Amino acid sequence: MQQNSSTPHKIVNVTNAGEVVVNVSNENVSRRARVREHVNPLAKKYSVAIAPPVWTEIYADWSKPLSLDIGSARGRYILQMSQLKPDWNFLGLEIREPLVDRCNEVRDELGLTNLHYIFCNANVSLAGLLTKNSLHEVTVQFPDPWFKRRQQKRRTVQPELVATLAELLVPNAPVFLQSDILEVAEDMRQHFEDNENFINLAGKGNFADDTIFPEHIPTERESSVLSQGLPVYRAYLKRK
Ligand SMILES: C[S@@+](CC[C@H](N)C(=O)[O-])C[C@H]1O[C@@H](n2cnc3c(N)ncnc32)[C@H](O)[C@@H]1O
Repeated sequence: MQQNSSTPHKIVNVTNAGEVVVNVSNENVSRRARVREHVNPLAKKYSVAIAPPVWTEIYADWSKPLSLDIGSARGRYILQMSQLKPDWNFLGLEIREPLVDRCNEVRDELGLTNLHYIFCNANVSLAGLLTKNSLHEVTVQFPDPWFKRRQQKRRTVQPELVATLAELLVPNAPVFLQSDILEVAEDMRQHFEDNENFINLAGKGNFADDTIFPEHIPTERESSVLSQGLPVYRAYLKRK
């Protein structure tokens, strides 16, 4: 079949600096879209919940336990975890669409059938994506800090998100939180401690000991922070 010359081709590349560049081109169109460093999750265009996919068409075996990474960015963490733990399914939620497109391309290039990335606003879409007791683990790692007081409503971990996770997670499911910003790490930990369905394994108000994550692979942000000799604050909780 002859290709319609007016159909744009989308080519996603990652530069040496780690920046994702999307080229859209055909005979009439040639444009280069850079991936924004931060997007405002409260903007109107991110306010509509997406419909859940047919999970049995996404994963080769939907009966495997599901691990969720919220704010998966370039997706390298679950890309590696999905290969380290082939008996699990891994799902990344990310609000910057070009990153998600590239992640799913890499997933397909590697032929991984236990890994998937979805473009969505996790705060808006998570509740409708999964059902009660369908989630076995969740990670929120180095979320955007939104330092200004009036912008803190944009932070990913909010009481509503924690309540949604309490609904979706199976009993005893681990919750792993990390940030290099003390204030953000404390804020995330506090929101989970404020929900009666979660218990902080290090004791209320404490961060976790590094040694309790035997299978952990550093995220991209984590590697960058650690290579600069900066601290990482971690909380490890469980769904009761
Ligand atoms: C600083 S990055 C951290 C990426 C990765 N977790 C790591 O540790 O390397 C935070 C990511 O969360 C994404 N994000 C922010 N708010 C989000 C939301 N409401 N839903 C989904 N993703 C979100 C951002 O676009 C960004 O890619």
